Amino acid sequence: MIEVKNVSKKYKKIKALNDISFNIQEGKITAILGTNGVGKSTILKAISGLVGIDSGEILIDGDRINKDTYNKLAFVPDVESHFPQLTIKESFEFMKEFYINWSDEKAYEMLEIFNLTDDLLISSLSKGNKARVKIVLGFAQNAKYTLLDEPFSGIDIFKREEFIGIMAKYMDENQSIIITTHEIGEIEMIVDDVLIIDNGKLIFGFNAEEIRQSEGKSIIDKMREVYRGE
Ligand SMILES: Nc1ncnc2c1ncn2[C@@H]1O[C@H](COP(=O)(O)OP(=O)(O)OP(=O)(O)O)[C@@H](O)[C@H]1O
Repeated sequence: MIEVKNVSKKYKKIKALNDISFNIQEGKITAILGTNGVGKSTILKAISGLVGIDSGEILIDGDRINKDTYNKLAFVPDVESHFPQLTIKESFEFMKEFYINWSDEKAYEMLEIFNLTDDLLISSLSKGNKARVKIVLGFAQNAKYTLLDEPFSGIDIFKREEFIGIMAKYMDENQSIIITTHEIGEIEMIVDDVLIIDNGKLIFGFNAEEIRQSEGKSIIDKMREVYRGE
């Protein structure tokens, strides 16, 4: 489990996270939702240890971030792929050096599903294919927790559906995916837990299936209700 406890983070005067607390469960897909600039990316970066926090505590399976928890976390940022100057194969070789759980099997299987070959130079790929490689590099780390920041931006609808199917396929029972996205409709069917963020705070957290069963509401319906009181 990932425990985020009373975490605050400022960038100079901007309060990105404001005493936020929530837990992320094992074996689940958790979506972090919210409008622009509410702190979604900062949460993922704070969990991954890429930005420091000002106060509060983040525990990964009970431990503060250290060299062991590092290998439990794979962060896929919303910026263009790393390694533009490398071929896909070279990028795999590079990643292998750093990530002890790296799975070539997963990497090559995903590559095949995405119709890509490892001899391709990353800089020569289309935007959609660069995004695919980025996802492969993230999932092949075979981490316990895969954190995906807006993985669908710039990707067409058909490829998004492909991603979603592949994300679900490549998750073992004890692995978790944490995803920030605006494309709520498309992830609706695979998401277990939802965290709605506003102004750096958690304003509502729920289990998608329970809300469907008890209130007959989709994630987007619930989000509208929470944001606008509809
Ligand atoms: N490196 C930075 N320096 C200064 N301010 C930052 C930095 N990164 C984020 N911010 C600010 O912190 C706040 C939260 O940003 P964050 O990127 O976490 O939000 P977000 O919910 O992911 O936004 P979006 O959906 O637009 O990606 C915003 O006001 C943003 O402008």
